[in-house]
Amino acid sequence: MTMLDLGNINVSAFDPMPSPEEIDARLPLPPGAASEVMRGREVLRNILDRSDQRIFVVVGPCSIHDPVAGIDYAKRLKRLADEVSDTLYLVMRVYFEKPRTTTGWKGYINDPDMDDSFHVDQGMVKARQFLLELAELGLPAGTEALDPIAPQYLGDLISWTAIGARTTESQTHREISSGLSTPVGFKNGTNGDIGIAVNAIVSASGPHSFLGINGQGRTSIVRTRGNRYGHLVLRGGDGRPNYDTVSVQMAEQALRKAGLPTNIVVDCSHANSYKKHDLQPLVMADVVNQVRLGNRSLVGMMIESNLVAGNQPIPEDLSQLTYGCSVTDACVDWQTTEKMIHDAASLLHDVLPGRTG
Ligand SMILES: O=C[C@H](O)[C@H](O)COP(=O)(O)O
Ligand SMILES: C=C(OP(=O)(O)O)C(=O)O
Repeated sequence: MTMLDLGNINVSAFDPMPSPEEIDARLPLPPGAASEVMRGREVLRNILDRSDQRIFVVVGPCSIHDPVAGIDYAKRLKRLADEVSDTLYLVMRVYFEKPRTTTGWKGYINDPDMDDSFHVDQGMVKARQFLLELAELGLPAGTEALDPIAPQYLGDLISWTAIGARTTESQTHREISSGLSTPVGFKNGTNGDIGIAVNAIVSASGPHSFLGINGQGRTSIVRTRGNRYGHLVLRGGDGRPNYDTVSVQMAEQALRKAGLPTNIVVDCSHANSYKKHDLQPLVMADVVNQVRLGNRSLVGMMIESNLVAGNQPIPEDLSQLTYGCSVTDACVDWQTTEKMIHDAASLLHDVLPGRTG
């Protein structure tokens, strides 16, 4: 038994992955699509800097499991985004990695066949293919960074990144955030603690050196510059919402005390809707009203949305899946999404000076 074997008693196999450069060589980012990704990042930075007075909305499925339905959704969202672009900037939620409270399907990269076969190599290729199609549509993508090396495979295709409630306190996720090329929204903890997210924004704003991989897939010391576009995402916690006026004001105070810009996004789902998808419109309406009453810290929102409302378990026979319905958190359907976005845009149109960047 070698020294390494002694360190891998509970590892059953090491299956090689293609390197980021190998997958990129098969699925390169075309110049036009690259411009769309960079434009998305620039708009979001301008919104966070307030040189663009719009509000951004990260909207889309809790998770992507069916690329056909995902692109179907994306084409509808692109049309909707163009309709409201003077007031709202829409970013599609494209979540390929799912953090679980205990166990469950961990997303399209981890198990693209949804049968515990865990063909991560195929999942990464399929995820990149999906994001390339989205970029070609001219729709910015927002995703959660969960696996610390996944950004080396997909990072050139992402315009907004979330660090989830379960990983905001993780030093590893603060380190990778300090090197990401996008603005990063840090969710408050599942217990409602916003302090860990404020700490994460501070931590990620500075440079870090840590173990990671480079484009060739070689273990490397990753040295980052720091990311000044970290911001807070209120998603509720400890079984209760935190999007109310008082909670938002407390979040503003916490950010100011840390010397940070008061940039706050409200996730209309998760604990803010008690994980009941049909409560999301009420959350959004309340946030829109706070903006109408003069709050300028609320710069964004998130909606868990799909073609069909609710969610479904993953069946043994995948042909039994309902098209366009989430296999993770329950989502509002497309018709509800359209109404939420149009209502918000019309209520905010006279309040926000609109696109200026
Ligand atoms: O958005 C997704 C879920 O909130 C998260 O993955 C946790 O889901 P779970 O509690 O069912 O594991
Ligand atoms: C997992 C998610 O949220 P949270 O980290 O807030 O639970 C999500 O937005 O898909």
